[in-house]
Amino acid sequence: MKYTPEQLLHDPFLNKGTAFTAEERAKYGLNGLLPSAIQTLDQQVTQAYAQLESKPTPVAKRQFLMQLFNVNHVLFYKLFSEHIVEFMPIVYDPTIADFIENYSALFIEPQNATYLSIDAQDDMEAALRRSANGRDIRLIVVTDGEGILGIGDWGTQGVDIAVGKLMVYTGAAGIDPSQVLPVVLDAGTTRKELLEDDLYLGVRHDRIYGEKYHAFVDKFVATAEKLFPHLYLHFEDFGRANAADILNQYKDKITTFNDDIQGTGIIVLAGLFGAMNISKQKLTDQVYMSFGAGTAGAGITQRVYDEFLQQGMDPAEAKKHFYLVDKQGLLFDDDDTLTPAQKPFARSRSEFKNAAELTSLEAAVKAVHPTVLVGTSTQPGSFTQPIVAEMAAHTERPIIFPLSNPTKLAEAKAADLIKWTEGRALVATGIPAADVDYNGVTYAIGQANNALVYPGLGLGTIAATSKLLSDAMISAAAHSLGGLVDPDKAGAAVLPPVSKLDQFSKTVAIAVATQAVKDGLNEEPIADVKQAVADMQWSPEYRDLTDVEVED
Ligand SMILES: NC(=O)c1ccc[n+]([C@@H]2O[C@H](COP(=O)([O-])OP(=O)(O)OC[C@H]3O[C@@H](n4cnc5c(N)ncnc54)[C@H](O)[C@@H]3O)[C@@H](O)[C@H]2O)c1
Ligand SMILES: O=C(O)C[C@H](O)C(=O)O
Ligand SMILES: [Mn+2]
Repeated sequence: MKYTPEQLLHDPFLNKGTAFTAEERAKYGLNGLLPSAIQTLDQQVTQAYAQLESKPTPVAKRQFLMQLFNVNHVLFYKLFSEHIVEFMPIVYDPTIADFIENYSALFIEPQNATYLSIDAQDDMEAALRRSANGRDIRLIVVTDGEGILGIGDWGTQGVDIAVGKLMVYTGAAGIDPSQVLPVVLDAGTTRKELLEDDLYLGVRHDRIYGEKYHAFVDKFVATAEKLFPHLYLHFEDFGRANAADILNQYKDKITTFNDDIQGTGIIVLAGLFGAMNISKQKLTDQVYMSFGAGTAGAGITQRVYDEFLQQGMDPAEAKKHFYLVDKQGLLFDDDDTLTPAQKPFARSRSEFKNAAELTSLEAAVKAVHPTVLVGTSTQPGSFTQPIVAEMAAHTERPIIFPLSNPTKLAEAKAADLIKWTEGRALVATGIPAADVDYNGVTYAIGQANNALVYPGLGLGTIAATSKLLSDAMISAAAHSLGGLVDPDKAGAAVLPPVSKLDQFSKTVAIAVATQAVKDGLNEEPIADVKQAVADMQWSPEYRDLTDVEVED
């Protein structure tokens, strides 16, 4: 493609702004289109960072960063890579939730996303092709906006979760931003206030379910696979009624991944390994309770259960270690509202003398005495002091992960969990949590957010040219995160710190790619896995523009 000087300045993949060199300015007709000073990328980073710091709120910071992203990807990612701990909660969760809720009102720019409407499916192929604009797309994050974090259905406004997740892929694992595409499948919304909002930017009707919806998803998958044959297709924040079905439909056919089910399963299992390293206990001795057994809750349970089997326990024995609690209380097998993912873990009423009374988390904890309690319920504050105290009365090191996002939905605060258990709880949270000082010990709180693993998982799978994302690769990812925390240090976290995200994303990628090659899933020969992973990684540096043609 040929660019005019103006187009070059407004292409975020190529634009260097004030860092265009004198030669480039002369060659591409940029003299007079920029101030005359020539800056280095580092100078631009310093200047942009100072601007960022002057913004008063996380929302204002994110607005600034998105504008920067829209004009210059290299500068945005260079800044991100230098301030990863500070940027994660701004670019991604929790600030992204405020953006999704206010997406239409805040809209400035479509941010290279593809907006596919259930009402205009004939345009689908052209829309995807035009958005890609000739780029070799290797990674799509797609959402239908129905189950955004724990904040529910936001229709087309959910597109920002796809944009944000992709930014983390690049910031954490070095996925080339020119090889990705965020996509929203707009099938309407159940949220009345959006349908009544004049500003709402999505299709203005109730969410469509059933056959028509599935045909829409299927058409999207087929079209994306046709246009982009080396695609890793990441599904994000689909609703509980669809997420698992879509994954099961496609996981043995194409290279696909559901972050809420599989990514969250990996990070929680890795957190449990970390907890075991600290407590010196065995995973297969734990009694696991999931509070909020939806997409994430049931997905995590399945992953941990699979690990019990992998460690040699027989299925009937392993099942006895798992309890699901949802709105109705402890889940029993005579309940005809159970989802397919809940059914394998539902209990028999005959196991309990007081089964009819087990309709709350508190009653279930009293009856079961779990040693692990994972919250994916979207119910803020539901891990109350009495519940935590009851759990802690029956186990020396209660493992408690309140994972509901964003911040306002967390089942408990890390500081309370540490205090209520006199420092015995092993805690991880969904969003970043500050260290907790208690009785002279500083407790570091691990972040059990799938963002710690999905970038490396994707990088490894893509680098290996893997046909599928297999359970063995997923398991390899969970096992690879160990060894980065000193478990014997007082107050050690169960997971490695976000400050090392770029390093351990690479570790995860190598583990995953190694497994793919070991199982013969690679479509192309891979002589050296480490090299293949390194070759896939993009770094935020201004590239040579010799292959770019510019004409007046
Ligand atoms: N930390 C992470 O990496 C991570 C990953 C995925 C999801 N999550 C969080 O987990 C939460 C759930 O996400 P999801 O995708 O599984 O949603 P989902 O809607 O599929 O599941 C939520 C479940 O909670 C149940 N629930 C609702 N009210 C309840 C109550 N009062 N008591 C018990 N259960 C109740 C629902 O019935 C449902 O089964 C969200 O807040 C999300 O942000 C965190
Ligand atoms: O997006 C996140 O922060 C994690 C997770 O995918 C979620 O849905 O909460
Ligand atoms: Mn999610």
